[in-house]
Amino acid sequence: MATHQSGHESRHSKPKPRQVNPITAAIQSWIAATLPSTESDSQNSRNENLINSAPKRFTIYEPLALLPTGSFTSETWASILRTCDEATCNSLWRSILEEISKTGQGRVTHLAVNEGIPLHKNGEDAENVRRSPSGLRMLFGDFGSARGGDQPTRSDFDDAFWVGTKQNGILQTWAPRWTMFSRGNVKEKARVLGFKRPPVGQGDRWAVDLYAGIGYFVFSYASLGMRVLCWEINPWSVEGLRRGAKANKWSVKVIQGEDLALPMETLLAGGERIVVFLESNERASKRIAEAQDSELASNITHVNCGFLPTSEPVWESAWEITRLAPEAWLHLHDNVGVADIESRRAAIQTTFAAWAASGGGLRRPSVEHVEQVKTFAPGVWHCVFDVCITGSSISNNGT
Ligand SMILES: C[S@@+](CC[C@H](N)C(=O)[O-])C[C@H]1O[C@@H](n2cnc3c(N)ncnc32)[C@H](O)[C@@H]1O
Repeated sequence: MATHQSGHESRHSKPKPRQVNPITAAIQSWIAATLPSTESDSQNSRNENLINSAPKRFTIYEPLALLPTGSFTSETWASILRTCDEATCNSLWRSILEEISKTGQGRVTHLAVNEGIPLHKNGEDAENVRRSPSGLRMLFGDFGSARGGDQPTRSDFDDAFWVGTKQNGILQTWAPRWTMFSRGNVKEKARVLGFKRPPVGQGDRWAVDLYAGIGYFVFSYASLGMRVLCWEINPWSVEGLRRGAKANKWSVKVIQGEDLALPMETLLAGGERIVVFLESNERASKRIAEAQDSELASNITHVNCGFLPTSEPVWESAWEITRLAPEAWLHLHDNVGVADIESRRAAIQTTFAAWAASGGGLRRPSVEHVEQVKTFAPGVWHCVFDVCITGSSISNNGT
């Protein structure tokens, strides 16, 4: 279970004996054991500065403790850490892990700093489309080899460091060296869990996730009883998704390599709850059209388009793949300035209305709801635009 702590008591809890923040406690004993003490004013103020500028918050994704951006980079910390040898630094990190483990929120053996997910990797022009966490600053513990980044083998997967968390009762797992994880999406996942469950006995209901990651939203749809088709280009995320699906006891199939050339009818014949294609979502609409020719995946009731700053490149595919569903919902993730949310909603409505008109006007799209998930930057919201499409008549029994 992921836990997040600031070291402050809740306003409503009974007064308890004041507890020292575990990171502060670790630093205090490390200073006492490591740094020469002469009781001079300048050393006292340096030590105070070390404690004040150290992080107080952490998130546990067992067995990893993740510290916030910028941790241990203040001038005082940078100069102390520069002069410490590896063993002395390690004794600090170990002491922090021990103190965090003592809080009873989970046993942690690895320590890292979350330096965010750069849109471009160092010095590279190309966009970091996989949203790889190249900013992860690994302080302590074996995070697995740097080998196998782009084309990992089964043994790279077996040797990697995996962490897990449970959100809304659903397990998720990932290798933090290779795959991002956004804790802030927990609210949106919970909202998805509140969508209508498919009625029993009326054929399969399907969901599609065009940016599956490690299954953040895929698992919400699976737990609602839908079959899910998903696309993801990062093999590390696909492996996390596969492991997570198994941990939640859902059948899962990964389609990759030569199998990508097999007919959709063959690929979907096993009836797995989750089928993930390790390839670009640019191929999704063609594949789904092929499946629908075989009367499979006709009733796609939800399509998740979860890419920021915008998922616009896949909106037309999402429109096309739902053409046989009597009622479909598209969930379009988009970063929007707070003052522009209404005009963005209107622009999305116009785009979909134009597609509807060019298809004969039978399907009726409507932007029914805008969910403001979290602030992405000052004045910018991560929004999800829910587009409801009605008016199609399903051509078969919905399977
Ligand atoms: C921001 S993560 C989204 C994961 C999850 N849906 C979420 O919202 O938290 C975006 C994911 O899309 C994947 N991705 C980017 N471009 C893609 C493409 N063309 N086809 C399939 N997956 C893609 C990346 O590898 C990454 O795992």
